[in-house]
Amino acid sequence: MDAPFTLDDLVAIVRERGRSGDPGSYTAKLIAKGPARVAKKFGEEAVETVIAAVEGDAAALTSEAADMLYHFAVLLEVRGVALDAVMAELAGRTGRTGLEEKASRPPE
Ligand SMILES: N=c1c2ncn([C@@H]3O[C@H](COP(=O)(O)OP(=O)(O)OP(=O)(O)O)[C@@H](O)[C@H]3O)c2ncn1[C@@H]1O[C@H](COP(=O)(O)O)[C@@H](O)[C@H]1O
Repeated sequence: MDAPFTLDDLVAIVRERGRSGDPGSYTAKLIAKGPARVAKKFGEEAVETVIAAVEGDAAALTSEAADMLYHFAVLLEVRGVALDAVMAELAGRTGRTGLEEKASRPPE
């Protein structure tokens, strides 16, 4: 069975496509428009995600969340922020709640 697709995989694809210069790449074209344009797209996808969540439409929420995560990956790429830095920031917050013990425990 194939390994599950991860956010790291998505970030790697976005990095490669964004730097490819391929005129057929949506990622490369969006990045060429600059950080403000990428941020606007991310904001639009975030709002569409919120609307799907409020409406309680699980299929739409799944699709909009995927669009939002893709544009989030493009936003990190265009601003040169590593996903690892975001995850390290989150990991640093787990100590505040004691959840890190639960997270490191093997599944029951
Ligand atoms: N996950 C995605 C992904 N999700 C959404 N999108 C694109 O995001 C765009 C957003 O659609 P909208 O209707 O909101 O916007 P639009 O009117 O098409 O474009 P805008 O002028 O508003 O920017 C669509 O063109 C989608 O195809 C994505 N484009 C690419 N990927 C991933 O990136 C990879 C590389 O894609 P390319 O860069 O195109 O090679 C793909 O194989 C996928 O894995």
